[in-house]
Amino acid sequence: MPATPLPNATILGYPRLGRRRELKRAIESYWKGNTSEAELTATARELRAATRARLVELGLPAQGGAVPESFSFYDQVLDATIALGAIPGRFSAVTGSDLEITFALARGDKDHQPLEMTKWFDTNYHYSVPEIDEQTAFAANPAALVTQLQEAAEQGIDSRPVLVGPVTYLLLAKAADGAAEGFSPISRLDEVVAVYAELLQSLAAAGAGWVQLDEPALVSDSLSVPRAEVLALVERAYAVLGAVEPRPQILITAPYGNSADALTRLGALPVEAVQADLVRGTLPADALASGALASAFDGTQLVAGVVDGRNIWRTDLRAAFAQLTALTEAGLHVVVGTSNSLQHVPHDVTDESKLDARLQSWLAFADQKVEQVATLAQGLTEGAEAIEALLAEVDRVLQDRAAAPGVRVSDVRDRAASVTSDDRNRADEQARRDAQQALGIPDLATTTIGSFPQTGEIRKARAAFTRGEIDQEAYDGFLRDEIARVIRLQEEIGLDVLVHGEAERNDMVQYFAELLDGFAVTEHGWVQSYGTRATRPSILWGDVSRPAPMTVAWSAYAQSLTEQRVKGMLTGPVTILAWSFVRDDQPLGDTAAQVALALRDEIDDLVAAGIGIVQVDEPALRELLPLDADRQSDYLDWSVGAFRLATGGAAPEVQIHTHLCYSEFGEIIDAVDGLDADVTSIEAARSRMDVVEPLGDHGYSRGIGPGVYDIHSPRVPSVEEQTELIKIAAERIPGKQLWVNPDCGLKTRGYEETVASLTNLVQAAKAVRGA
Ligand code: MET
Ligand SMILES: [Zn+2]
Repeated sequence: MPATPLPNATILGYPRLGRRRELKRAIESYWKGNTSEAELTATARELRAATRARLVELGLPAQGGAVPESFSFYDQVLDATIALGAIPGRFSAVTGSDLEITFALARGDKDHQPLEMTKWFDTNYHYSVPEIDEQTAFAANPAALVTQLQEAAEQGIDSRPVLVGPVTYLLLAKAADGAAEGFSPISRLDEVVAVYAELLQSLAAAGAGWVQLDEPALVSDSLSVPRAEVLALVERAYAVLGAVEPRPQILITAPYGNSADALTRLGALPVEAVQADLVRGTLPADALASGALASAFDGTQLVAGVVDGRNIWRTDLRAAFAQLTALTEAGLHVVVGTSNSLQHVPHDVTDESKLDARLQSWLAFADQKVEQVATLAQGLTEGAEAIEALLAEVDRVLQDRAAAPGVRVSDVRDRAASVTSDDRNRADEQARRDAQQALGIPDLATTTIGSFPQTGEIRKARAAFTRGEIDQEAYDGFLRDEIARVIRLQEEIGLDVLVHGEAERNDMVQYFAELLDGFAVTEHGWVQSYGTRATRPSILWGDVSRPAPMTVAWSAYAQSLTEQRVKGMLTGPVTILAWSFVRDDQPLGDTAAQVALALRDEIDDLVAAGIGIVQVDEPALRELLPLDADRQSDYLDWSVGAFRLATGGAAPEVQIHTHLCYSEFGEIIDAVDGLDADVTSIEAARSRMDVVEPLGDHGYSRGIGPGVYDIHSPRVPSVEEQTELIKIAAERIPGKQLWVNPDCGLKTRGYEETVASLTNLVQAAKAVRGA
């Protein structure tokens, strides 16, 4: 055991925006200039104090480092950039407080593009990508870490500062634009480790007993270096950090996946605790049985991440307790923990007043998960009898859930069971191409991705409807007018394939979740997506079916207004799952097939209503790809299979589109091909059509629409600029296959720039057609 062991209950992190998103409001008010930096930092301090107090109230010991510092003004990777002084050279003119620099990096300003944002491992959280080159100057800046520690001490809490670890930090960084060809940020590991060493010394001087360094790179096969090499880098870094004097005791975490193959070596590092995700991951069975694991962990605590930090279900406490007991009996010094930071789940299920009470009893949000950790720890300390009543209660809850109406619906299951491979196969490509001639679509056809700007007016009408201030009829009338306006506008602009604009959708997943059986939505279940942005994932709790058509009335109405083709618009099964909380009692592939069948019926109904083109969006296809290479092919099988099941009933003359923004394309190009969509639109403008090369090499034979208009900013791309991009694409892709469209939907844009940009887009397509 370490000299001053970690108490036997901890979590890796906690939601950061506040129970009612107080931090979001405070930051956005500061951005607008309505409050001062002093006011914002005061609000942040209060929120941190409230969080620590809450964690202690929920059962984490106040002393000994069990309470993690779970705060960030924007993003934890960006916090590490600030703590390392690793400000990219292109921001060198930016001065001010750490807070001002943080926001300048995160959001950019008139002279600076912001840091790029990308997905944090396989979650729906986005981090700000560090930019490193040969010149990046590192200098320890422990200010924020020390401040938080001192605040905690004033509150009587001995907390544990948290920082992204050096190996993960550099592996998530990208080479800055000016770096030499072939430069890789990880080549600067030794220098960065030296700065971490200084940070550790400062923390020790400020009285820190423990520090947590997050190294999720340990579980990923999707990084620039192979996983075995990541482990070697971790060993190199922590050999140095372990030798720093004085320093706090170190907890290394390996969340989001399986660290089994690394664990014996991690246990042997000169650190005092190592966390393993035991929800996604396992323990090395042989090393456990032989005692090799226990001897590697002789002086090291194992934080056993048995409580799932990714889902919202009550943990099977009896099973978790049995696992923990087995570990203790195998000679390990066990601390009960979560699989990962609770930043990915909402605060508190008891805040939900409108959820069905029975469903609510099955759920655990962050606060409930902390309580579960505390309960399990109590059992380890006091013996099983001490927690038997709680274990029995969970047994009852789980039995209730398994048998509750709606969880297993025989009609839904029978239908899914009778699916055959024919249901996933459409007519062959050539037959479809021939049949789709009747659609009369020109070469270089222009279209959009689906949504038009969600104006303040639309949001106001929706809010008024939700509050009961306007009735269904008035709301539907409003939406119909909106559709009519959007159709006219597209006709004026001269687009070839039109959309209805998605004004009726609060969100591309929640809209469907509200209309499908098997889902519930929450009131306060917000989860941070990036910075101050949060989403409210729906809860998929039961077998999924479609009680009634969901989009047909809107699409059919739009089609009735125009001679042009209107594209129906659906969210695909994988994306619906990726952006919801999913059930944990059956394989995800089974759940995906149920969603797919519901969408399949929707496509049938759309086609029957006269819609000849249907787009099924799968922007999350890449995001759910498991970090662990061993699990990737199974994932691609069921995810591609679900898309094909959704679309496989479409007759040859029906044109199926899909859309895949954010996809790092190369990696999943075979899967995209496997979707067998007639047309695929993808994000490409920012990368200046990087994707067309792999597509050309791949010999991709169906329609493809690489985006020519970057919709992430209000900037209006000129005719010349878009012409240029279309030409680049046209060099590799025949005009017959090429579509012209923006990168993604337009819902976050304003009308003025949208109209100007789309007008230019149509001009650009004409210019290239004429050339
Ligand atoms: C994140 S992908 C968005 C696709 C959707 N059809 C839209 O246009 O908004
Ligand atoms: Zn998109």
